Parts: sequence; structure tokens; C-alpha cells
Amino acid sequence: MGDGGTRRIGILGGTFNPVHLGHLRMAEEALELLSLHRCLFIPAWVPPHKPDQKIVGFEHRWRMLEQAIAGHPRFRLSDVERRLQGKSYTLNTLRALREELPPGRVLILLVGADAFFEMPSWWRFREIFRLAQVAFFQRPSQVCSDPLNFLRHHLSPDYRWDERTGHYVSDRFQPVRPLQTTRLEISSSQIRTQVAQGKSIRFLVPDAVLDYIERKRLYLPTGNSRDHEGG
Ligand SMILES: Nc1ncnc2c1ncn2[C@@H]1O[C@H](COP(=O)(O)OP(=O)(O)OP(=O)(O)O)[C@@H](O)[C@H]1O
Ligand SMILES: O=C(O)c1ccc[n+]([C@@H]2O[C@H](COP(=O)([O-])O)[C@@H](O)[C@H]2O)c1
Repeated sequence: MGDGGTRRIGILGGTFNPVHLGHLRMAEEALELLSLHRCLFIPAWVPPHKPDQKIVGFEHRWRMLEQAIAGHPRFRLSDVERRLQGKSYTLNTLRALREELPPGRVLILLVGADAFFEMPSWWRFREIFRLAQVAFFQRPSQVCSDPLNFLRHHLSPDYRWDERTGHYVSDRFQPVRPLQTTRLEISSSQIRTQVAQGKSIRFLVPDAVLDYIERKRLYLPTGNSRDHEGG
């Protein structure tokens, strides 16, 4: 992903219900490994694949992210999916970012390995690989499929491993890069469950997020939370 000075923007989309230290550490390591100029955190307005999940309102997820990344010199929060409304399809998000960012930016979509191997079920997923590079992170407890077979099968048989750059490359799509990062076994669902069971989530989320969850009484069994509204 050599770029001769071009600014490289990492894009980390998620439901962030709530944001946790797994997300933040993954973004921090991506900054270094991919020499990113910025990492954009993009909370989904309506996550396309979580229709049945009870998700706290966008405003709560936004506020928690805001506090989690406050003061970080390279982390930024983007409301592009709020502005787009409707289901938050990543292809639409990338197209909108292409229009609003200065020309010449290299977009690198950051996804956990679980999300990466599910991408063939995303809306017009092949176009995503034309518009942006993709970097995926190993998640703990992940039984990993072979990425090269996966790319050849779902995108193009010409995908090959480039030892020099550490990317899977193709003449038809942008490079894809596997990243070895610190494995933190944390998920938003685990956090929600622990809060609902009255267990501690300290050191799984930033302190400011912990305070916010307690103050707004989020993730308590139904009926106990404050301002708990949908999308
Ligand atoms: N601990 C983690 N390590 C690496 N990547 C992660 C981790 N947790 C989430 N991600 C990645 O961050 C992105 C956004 O994740 P999301 O907001 O859905 O969080 P989640 O913890 O997976 O949520 P849930 O448990 O509710 O499904 C996805 O690409 C996901 O794979
Ligand atoms: O574009 C799609 O069809 C699509 C389907 C599922 C998930 N995504 C995106 O993937 C990111 C992680 O999603 P999730 O559901 O694991 O929070 C988030 O930015 C979603 O908008 C995108």
C-alpha cells in the first residue's frame, strides 16, 4: 500500500453498541501498521444485518464514541451514515466519503475478521473492493478461513499473495491486507449482557463510556433504562 505521500484514511464502521477497547485498540494499531493519516469511526444509522437486535439510539452510540475518542489526535467521528439515513450500506458510505473528502485520499476499510468473511452477504460487496482497500483484523476465538481461497472464490481467481507488500493483490480489485493485532476478547454483546446481569464492565470500555452507560442506565433489563429509544 505504498502511496508516495498520499493521505490514507482508515474507515471503521460499526454499530458501536457500545464502543469498547477492542475497537479502540484495533484502530490504534491500524494507525501505525497502515500509516494512516486519520481513522474515521462511523456509527451505523441502521446496521443492515442486525434488524432484530435491540440497539440503543444513535445519539447514545454517538455520545459514547465521542467521549471514547476525545482528544485523540488522529481519531475522528463521522456522521455520514446519519446524513444518508436508511440502512447503512457500506458501499453508499464509501461513495459519500469519496465525494466529501479531498481528492486523492486512499480509503482503507477496517474490519474484524468476522465481518470480513461475511462481506459476500453485504450489498453489492464486489464494488466495495473496487472503491477501497480492505484491511482485516484477526479476532480471538476466530476459526479462520483461508483468505486467499476466499478472495479467489468470491471476487477474482487472479488474487495472489504479494510477499513484498504483505497484501493479497488482484488486477481487478484493490489490495486486501491481513493485520496481526493484539487480540482482545471483547465484544459489545458481552458488555450488554454483563451490564444486564449487574456485572462490572470496567476495563472493557473507557471510563467515560462506563460513566455514560451508568448515568443513562443503558443495557439494563427492559424498563430500567433512561432515554432508551430506537435508531
Ligand atoms: N475485539 C475486537 N477485536 C477486533 N475487531 C473487533 C472487535 N470487536 C469488534 N470488532 C470489529 O469492529 C467492527 C464493528 O463491530 P461492532 O460495532 O459490531 O462490535 P461487536 O463487538 O462485534 O458487536 P456485537 O457483539 O454487538 O456484534 C466490526 O468490523 C468488528 O469485526
Ligand atoms: O453494506 C452492507 O450490506 C453491510 C452489511 C453488514 C454490515 N455492514 C457494515 O459493517 C460494519 C460492522 O457491522 P456490524 O453489524 O458488525 O456492527 C458496519 O459499518 C455496517 O454498516 C455493511
